[in-house]
Parts: sequence; C-alpha cells; structure tokens
Amino acid sequence: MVAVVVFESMFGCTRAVASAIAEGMTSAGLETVVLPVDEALANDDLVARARLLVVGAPTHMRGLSTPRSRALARARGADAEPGLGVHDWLDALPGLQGRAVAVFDTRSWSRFAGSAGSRIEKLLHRRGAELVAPTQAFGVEGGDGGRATISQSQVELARVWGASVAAHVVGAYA
Ligand SMILES: Cc1cc2nc3c(=O)[nH]c(=O)nc-3n(C[C@H](O)[C@H](O)[C@H](O)COP(=O)(O)O)c2cc1C
Repeated sequence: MVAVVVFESMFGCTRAVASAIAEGMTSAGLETVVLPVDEALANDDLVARARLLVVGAPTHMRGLSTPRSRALARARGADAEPGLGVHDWLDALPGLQGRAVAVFDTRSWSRFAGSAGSRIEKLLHRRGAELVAPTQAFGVEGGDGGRATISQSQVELARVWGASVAAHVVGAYA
C-alpha cells in the first residue's frame, strides 16, 4: 500500500512539513512518497495508484498561491522558482471519485491568515475525493514580511499528524 504527499513550497516550510508528515505516515506502516507539484505531474501513475493522497501548500493572499504571489515570494527571497502551484496540479488531475485524501497548509499565526487548506479541500471535494481527517494548519514565523521559517515543534506536530492520518487508513484496510 503506497501513499503520496504532494506539496508546493517557496521558502521550504511546507517542504519540511511534507517530509515530516511522510515520516510519520511511514512510521505508522504506510509506505509514503513525497513529491513537489512538478514531480507529481510527471508521476501521474504513482499518484493514480496511491491509497491515500495528502496535499499541502503555503497560504498566499488568504488562499492558494497564484503565479503572481509565487513571483512575489521569489522577489522576497524565496529559493524556489515560481513554477507550478497545487492549483495547477489539481486542475490537470483526472477525477478523484472516492479517493482518500487529507489536506494541510502552512500560514502565519494571524487571525486574518486565511487558509490554502480550505481552498484545496473544496477543490478535492468537487472532484469526488473523500477527506479522511480534518485539515491541519502549521504555523510559520516571519511569513508576512518575507522569508518564512518553521519551528521544530511544528515539524514534530507534522510527524504526529502524518502518523495519525496513516493509522486511520491502515486501520480501514486491515
Ligand atoms: C505573496 C505572499 C502572500 C502571503 N499571504 C499570506 C496570507 O494571506 N496568510 C498567511 O497566513 N500567510 C501568508 N503568507 C505567508 C506564507 O503563508 C508563508 O510564506 C508560507 O507558509 C511559507 O511556506 P513555504 O516556505 O513552504 O513557502 C504569504 C506569503 C507570500 C510570499
């Protein structure tokens, strides 16, 4: 049984969270592959075979990133190329009827942060996917002004969340 975690990341926070989630999932008995969006596009067979699909993105402008917001992140010092976002990948994905999915995002701690996760949730729901866990947010530091960083405690939370999501799926197929 294989699971796939698909993410986008400009400053590396969502990448770190995605890796920790995958570690947690693997520790719970679910072999897990982590793919940035562009690699997910190139590995559509792997994505199609996955028992569980976990999707995550940074919150930009209170929702999912756009080419403009990714270019802004780049201008603010992000290492990643503005490339593709989760929205582009979801648009290119065939139907997900009955597929088990879980969603996460990264965002600032602000009350007005908005949520990339709720947007992903809506898009997945529209394609017929079934959410197996409540969407989880991970807080970043310094995100508003530019270069964002993520604390070890949030990375540890990601590991625990990944393990709990995987346990749910492994249990359902036991
Ligand atoms: C253009 C831009 C817009 C952003 N808008 C928001 C926002 O509306 N709400 C929020 O909580 N964080 C916002 N942020 C902070 C990002 O959420 C933060 O950079 C991201 O979580 C870091 O993840 P990454 O390292 O994977 O890119 C924004 C960042 C950028 C660059």
